[in-house]
Amino acid sequence: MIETRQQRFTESISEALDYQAHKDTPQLFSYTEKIAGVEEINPIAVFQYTQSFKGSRFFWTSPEDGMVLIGLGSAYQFKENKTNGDRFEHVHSEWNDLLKSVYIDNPYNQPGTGPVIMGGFSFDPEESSELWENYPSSQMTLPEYIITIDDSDAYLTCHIRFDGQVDIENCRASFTQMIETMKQHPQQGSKDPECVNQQAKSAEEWKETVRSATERIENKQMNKVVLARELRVSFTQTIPVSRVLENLLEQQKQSYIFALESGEDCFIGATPERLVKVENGELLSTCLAGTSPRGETPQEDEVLGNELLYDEKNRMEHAFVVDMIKQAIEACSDNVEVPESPVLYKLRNLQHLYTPVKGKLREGHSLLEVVRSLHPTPAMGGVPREEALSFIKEEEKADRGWYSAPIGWMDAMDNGEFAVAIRSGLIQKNEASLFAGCGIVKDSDPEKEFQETQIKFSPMLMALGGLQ
Ligand SMILES: C=C(O[C@@H]1C=C(C(=O)O)C=C[C@H]1O)C(=O)O
Ligand SMILES: [Mg+2]
Repeated sequence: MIETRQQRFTESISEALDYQAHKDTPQLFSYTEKIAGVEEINPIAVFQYTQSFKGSRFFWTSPEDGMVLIGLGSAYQFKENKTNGDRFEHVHSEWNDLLKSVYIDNPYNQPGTGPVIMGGFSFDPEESSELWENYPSSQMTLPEYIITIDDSDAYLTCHIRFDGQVDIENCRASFTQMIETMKQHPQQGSKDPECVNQQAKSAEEWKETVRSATERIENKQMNKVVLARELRVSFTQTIPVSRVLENLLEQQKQSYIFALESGEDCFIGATPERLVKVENGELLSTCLAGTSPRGETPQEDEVLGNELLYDEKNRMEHAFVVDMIKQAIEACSDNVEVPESPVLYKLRNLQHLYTPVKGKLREGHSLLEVVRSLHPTPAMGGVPREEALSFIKEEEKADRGWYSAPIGWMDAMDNGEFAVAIRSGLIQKNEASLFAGCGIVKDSDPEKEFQETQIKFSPMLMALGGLQ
């Protein structure tokens, strides 16, 4: 088994080198292998034992199919700041160009294996701030190593650039070493650091902004706008990212758990909100808006859930999202299916109104094109989009950065998934900047909306150990 594995790698990279010798494009080798013993692989341990890649790691799990994707290092990166054009289209066309020069050895037809780019985008490409200086308006990375785990199998993909001297033996040894690393046991015992301070901008000021939003809505200048606020939390020591990830995985089973390191920083979260997923041409998007707390008892929880389901204000917040997403998906898909009414989506700390949108992506349309047309949906921006976005720009006073923006991955077989990065925070040494927002409509009550943002901070606060 070991013999054949080593042989396959060596033969494949030798063939790729021969092939590339006749071309003059950027030269990349992409090699995938199925790894035996998926049950021995612990994603947190992988994170703990790959410190040498710290600063360029990507972690992703999806609640629905349990898929885990871990990207380590960077073999190639698409990165842009302050775009004067279409950042989604740029990534799409550069990715397709790059793929022409990649020698791919991937015998598996498994989404998320082979060449995969991972990363995300900022909420507003025209905004930049010191807080988010390590997170440009778009950043998608082709990692050196990719670990892909589904419920039955694990795969390891590596990417090697051919621009320097390539030592085949060395490459093969590193690949084998990475397989060993994947099977490490997690280290136990690291404690949550102690929270020493929580600081937010004045609650009154934020509620005042909500009031001016409802006034504009009453004056028919807009219908809905999403307003966010920031909570900065400080700890006694450097925040251990793998510990926070571990907590999120354990506590937020109905959410995507993601982390993206960039330089010294880590953007991390547990979002329930899918933007769009495409697998073998099948498209899935999600409308999520309208919120209520969970009850203390099953009875109370049911009462709160039913109130949410039939509450006019929340249904209105939700309907704006459904209308827009349905329209955007119909523009690029056939057989679009949208249920008549929402159902409840229950999370550990809160519950939402949820409507799935399904379709078949039409030939000639790409995942990133769908991301481009959806972002920001009225669950993050508002209606009409332009009015809401300029209100946010002028009045919100939170540095959104990558919060409430698309984060995810795409492979070379046109599969991929992007989530909306909410319930999230930016970790910088011993500080975390958390963000939470909510949809303001005609009947919004500033105090209730403020309380709603409070509960939306709890998943991250809990995982950081800052919620007693
Ligand atoms: C903006 C956030 O959440 C969004 C707003 C919601 C609402 O106002 O009801 C619900 C889900 C999300 O679409 C957030 O969590 O920060
Ligand atoms: Mg709401």
